[in-house]
Amino acid sequence: MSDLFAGLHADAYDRVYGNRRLLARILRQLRAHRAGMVGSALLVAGSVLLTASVPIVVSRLIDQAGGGSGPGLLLCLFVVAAAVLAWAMNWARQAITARLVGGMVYQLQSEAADAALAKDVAFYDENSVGKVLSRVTGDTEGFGSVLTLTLNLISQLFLVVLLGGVVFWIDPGLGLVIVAALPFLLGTALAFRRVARTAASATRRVMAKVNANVHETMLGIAVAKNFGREQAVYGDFDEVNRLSYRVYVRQGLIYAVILPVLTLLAGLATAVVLYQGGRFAVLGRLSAGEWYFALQALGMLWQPVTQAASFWSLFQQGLAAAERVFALIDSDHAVVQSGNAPVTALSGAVEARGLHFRYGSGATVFRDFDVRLAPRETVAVVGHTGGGKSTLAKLIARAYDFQGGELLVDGRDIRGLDLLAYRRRVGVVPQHPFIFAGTLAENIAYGRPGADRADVVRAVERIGHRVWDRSMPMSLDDPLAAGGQGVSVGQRQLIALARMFVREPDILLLDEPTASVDPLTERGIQDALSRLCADRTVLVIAHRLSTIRRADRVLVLHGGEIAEQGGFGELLRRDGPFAALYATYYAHQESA
Ligand SMILES: Nc1ncnc2c1ncn2[C@@H]1O[C@H](COP(=O)(O)OP(=O)(O)OP(=O)(O)O)[C@@H](O)[C@H]1O
Repeated sequence: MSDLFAGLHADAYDRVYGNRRLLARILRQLRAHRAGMVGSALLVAGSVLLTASVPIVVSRLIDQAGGGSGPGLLLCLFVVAAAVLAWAMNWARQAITARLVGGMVYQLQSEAADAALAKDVAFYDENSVGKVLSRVTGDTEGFGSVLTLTLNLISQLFLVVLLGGVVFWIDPGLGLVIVAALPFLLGTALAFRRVARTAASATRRVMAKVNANVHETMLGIAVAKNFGREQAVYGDFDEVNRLSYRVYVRQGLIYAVILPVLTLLAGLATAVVLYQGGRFAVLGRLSAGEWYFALQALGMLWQPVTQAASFWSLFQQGLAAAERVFALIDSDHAVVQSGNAPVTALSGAVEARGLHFRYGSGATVFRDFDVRLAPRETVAVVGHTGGGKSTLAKLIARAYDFQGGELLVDGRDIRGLDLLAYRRRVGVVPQHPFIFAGTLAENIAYGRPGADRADVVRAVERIGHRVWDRSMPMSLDDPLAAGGQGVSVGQRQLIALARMFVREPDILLLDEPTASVDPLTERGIQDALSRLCADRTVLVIAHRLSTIRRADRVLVLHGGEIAEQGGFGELLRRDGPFAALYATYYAHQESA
């Protein structure tokens, strides 16, 4: 079973708070809900007092009846009124608690979602979307359950102390009998808790395994079908599913033992109190009412005591969930600006001087790297895979921070610029542009906040109606599915270019898709690209020969260094690294 524990190590964003800091952080989170908490605490106190008062009053009633004076009507009314009031208070407490906890979870979820949105791209490299999602949803709810649990436990402990105190006050000897029974109950519950916790965590892990397996299968379903590997995939799933079956059965069997044993112990304790109390009553040391009260008190006591045993592990799980959410909210940004100088229009000069960069603790990508992009220059970056082409674009987009050297934009340190304003002047077209759920027009308008229909129509015109109308059968008002199901590679590229026409960035970073489209669409895309690249600085990770030909300069990146640079014709004539690349990758495109 040890493999179930694999991969559950804490990572960079699971900041460990330490108990004291975590408690302080939780209290800070709760501060905004002070009034609700005080209200809830008062109702807890009220409902516990009323709940406890019923057996006390009934025991008095029994004694009065025994004394021949008959149950007083007033006392009867009191019992009924107390029960109704206790019920009402309990209801109010539950309602207030539900509102309180719901409000806190809502607030925490909003903060976590805000934090997740504000994170840098680097954060998502290290944290899968599924993991962030579970922090924003599951872990915030875990925090809510801790609050509910704590409030319930406080009310039950209050009841235990109150009832126990009254029993001791009536007869310390009987009190001792009850107290003597508690360690057995608590000890057994604690022992079971240990077993139950192991079973529960194995169940959680195996469920995570099943989910991961299904997730992976669904993601790779097309590949599995292409290779006819469905049976092997099913085999893998069947294996984890069988494991999950065994773990579930084991958990069920363990739980099936726990409750009856605890009930048996509580029954034995009740029998002892029944016997001892009866003896005391016969000896005249205890009245019949007091005997009744002691039995009632024991009945009310044993449930909170056994619940308190399981409380700690649930509480710890909740605390761990809360810590994960706070770690998400409080973690530092990977990209840190040293200033926030205003950025309006940029002329688009970009210069790296002695740049050092590596991803997290990975290998260094750039060491003492120099490069210069002149304003309005189009630079095509080529090179073998892993050479650092995308990384260079990401650094200019300020998706990552670099560890040494300088990156200047218009002669200004990129770290000193207002990040939001800078990013507004930069346009990024990834290899696989993302399509959001919404109409085609909305997807294009996404290029710039506040863009309207006229901007969208203008962008389509700048792409050119010939290529647009031929390639896009849908109208601007047609809805597209999230993720772009049913939108082809060429159509995605056109949408991404239209977004950039709406955005009008000063610096354009473009990662050309490797997938080819039909020659007519290709031609149309190239024309649109030429129009887009005019009047701005462009760094294009080029896969198309036509793009390389059109560029002002070609930059060959190998192993994080510039192997060669210059104009297309010039580089070909030099017969160096570019000529070799050309022969391998691009020459065949000449004939296409
Ligand atoms: N998110 C990341 N975390 C860690 N290492 C990374 C990350 N992204 C890239 N790398 C590493 O950095 C180096 C440069 O990668 P980069 O993506 O910039 O290369 P590239 O030239 O764009 O390659 P390709 O043409 O395949 O896209 C590679 O060794 C790669 O493994």
